[in-house]
Amino acid sequence: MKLELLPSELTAAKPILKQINRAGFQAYFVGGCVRDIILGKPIHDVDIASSAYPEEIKKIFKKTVDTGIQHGTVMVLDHGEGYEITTFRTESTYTDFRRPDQVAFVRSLSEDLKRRDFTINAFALDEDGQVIDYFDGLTDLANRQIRAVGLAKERFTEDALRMMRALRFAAQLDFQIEDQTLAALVELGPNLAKIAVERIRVEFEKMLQGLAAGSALKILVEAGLLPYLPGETGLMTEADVLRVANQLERKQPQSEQVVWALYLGQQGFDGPTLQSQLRQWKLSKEVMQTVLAVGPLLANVNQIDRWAIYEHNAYVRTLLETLTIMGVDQSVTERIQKTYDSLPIYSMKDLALSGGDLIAAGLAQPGPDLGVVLKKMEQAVVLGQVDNTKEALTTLVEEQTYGNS
Ligand SMILES: Nc1ccn([C@@H]2O[C@H](COP(=O)(O)OP(=O)(O)OP(=O)(O)O)[C@@H](O)[C@H]2O)c(=O)n1
Ligand SMILES: [Mg+2]
Repeated sequence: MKLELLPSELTAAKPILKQINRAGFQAYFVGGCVRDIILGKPIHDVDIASSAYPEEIKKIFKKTVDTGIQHGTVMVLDHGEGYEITTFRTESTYTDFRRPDQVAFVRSLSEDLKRRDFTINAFALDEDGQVIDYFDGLTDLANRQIRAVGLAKERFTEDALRMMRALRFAAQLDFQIEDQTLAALVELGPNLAKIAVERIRVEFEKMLQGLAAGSALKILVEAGLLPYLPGETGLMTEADVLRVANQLERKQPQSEQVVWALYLGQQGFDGPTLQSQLRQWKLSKEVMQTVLAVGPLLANVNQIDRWAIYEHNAYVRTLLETLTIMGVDQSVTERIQKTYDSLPIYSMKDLALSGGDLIAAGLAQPGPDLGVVLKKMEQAVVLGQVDNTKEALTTLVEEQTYGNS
């Protein structure tokens, strides 16, 4: 297969391949970018593989940075762009089913490609746009399937994360997982327990944001992988996860917050349990905060009144998107949106009468009382009992202070 039209990212990087070729070495585009071009999808990163060793690459180019020299990767700087060039390699020593702790550089492209995870990720593309496909990846693309390069058991033993990657690509591309690859995944699933949480999380999030997330999540459950994911074993039942799977199919959550609100937030865990689950997945502070705020509302939609919407207004987008994916009645989300839009203030800072104003007017003393007065004003304004104007608020506080109602 020859690609006539390359996306601009690759056209811009072509001179790099040419320069390496002219110096007497081979160089190819490899990995996900070739797969995505063939599929006509936008590409994320341009990876280049070469027969040249890192020291040789550094002699060919003026500006380079050692970004991962021990793995054979050098970054070449060209017209303000950085291109990672990795020497062809095989991975020699594997301990603990994680990534290898040693790599061996080789001069042969096929040696490099055959240690890659899936046939659709094992293409190479030369400077003329010729696709090199040693493992029938083009057939797998046409048949829409994820198939390991060579023996799936070997690929998954080299790096157990690849099992999550299989599910992630199946979800993103809406592909099936080929039988032998799936069988190996079922057999070696327990090795996932040895993989760093952060690496699993990245693949899991991409999977749940994929088009066919629901099908992939079902396969994950059927393959018996659930106990080997981060989080406390047994807290999330298969039924809980399958419910999420049904909600998610073809929905593609737009943010990580929504992913986690759906996956963990809606399960009705109490606060400390939810927090502990979020921690075990090593989520960012931002995601944790959002899910902790939104979770209790998802578990009880009737509880989402005007005050709750005000208090959680920073999370309303996540709340609405999550509820929509959960399939709650449209009248509920419409009501929340309307209420949110109609809020007279979005925080205490928006009150027309500030703490400073209250003190200056002699209506409150600095200290805890001031907080109480501000809270009363906030509630009255949010619930529409008083206008958010200096005059109306002054009257409200005076009435309450002097008790003349
Ligand atoms: N555990 C892994 C990770 C990566 N790879 C190889 O390294 C390439 C680049 O890896 P990565 O960027 O993680 O994946 P992509 O396939 O490029 O997917 P994405 O588009 O999400 O970056 C993959 O295509 C694959 O050939 C692999 O064999 N095994
Ligand atoms: Mg990539």
